[in-house]
Amino acid sequence: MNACAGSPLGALVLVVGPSGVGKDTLISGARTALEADKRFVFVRRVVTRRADIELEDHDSMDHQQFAALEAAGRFALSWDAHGLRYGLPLSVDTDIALGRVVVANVSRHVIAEARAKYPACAVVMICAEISLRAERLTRRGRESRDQITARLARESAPVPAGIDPIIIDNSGSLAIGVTAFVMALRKIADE
Ligand SMILES: Nc1ncnc2c1ncn2[C@@H]1O[C@H](COP(=O)(O)OP(=O)(O)O)[C@@H](O)[C@H]1O
Ligand SMILES: O=P(O)(O)OC[C@H]1O[C@H](OP(=O)(O)OP(=O)(O)O)[C@H](O)[C@@H]1O
Repeated sequence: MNACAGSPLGALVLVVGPSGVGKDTLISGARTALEADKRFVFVRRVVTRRADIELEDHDSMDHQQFAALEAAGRFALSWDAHGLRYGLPLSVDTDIALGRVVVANVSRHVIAEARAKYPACAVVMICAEISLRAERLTRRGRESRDQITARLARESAPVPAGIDPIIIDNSGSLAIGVTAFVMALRKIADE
């Protein structure tokens, strides 16, 4: 992000990867590590997941409320997955216009749309072996066994041509994963 006087250039960082790979955990670790660096904004998703089983940092609402906000154009991006609806608030646009680097956990299936809408868009792809993801989803305990099986089997989406994702291997310790992720975010912000 080259922000020169009078023309700040923000960016949107799409954090993607299969379920259980550690996206939310790395984002949370990076938010803490980068708290003092005001270039970064970590956006809260809106998800139609019930609030009483919420274990992560997102806002909850029901399908009807979500549909109403979507129809009113109140999401920067929205998508479906796992029988749920997900959205990023319009504050994304404001923050990018203010020259900030906005970091968001999104679906692999929304990359092309995000890139078309936000040309200053970077993709950080988190990866880890399926056996590790299975262990982690089981330990997370948010989904039933059948839901975990469906998440492990969920198809990826091809990365659109012209996008060169930064790959972060989160197979090791959380400390190593967070360090690699923070380095990637700093590199994006410095570019
Ligand atoms: N590097 C890691 N080592 C051990 N456990 C991890 C690591 N990264 C994430 N986890 C754990 O794995 C589970 C899934 O992580 P989460 O961030 O919810 O993944 P995602 O958002 O990609 O589905 C959580 O319980 C989290 O604490
Ligand atoms: O299309 P995909 O790339 O498979 O991703 C589908 C959605 O699922 C994930 O959210 P969620 O928090 O529900 O799931 P997760 O934490 O298990 O990844 C991810 O952040 C996307 O919003």
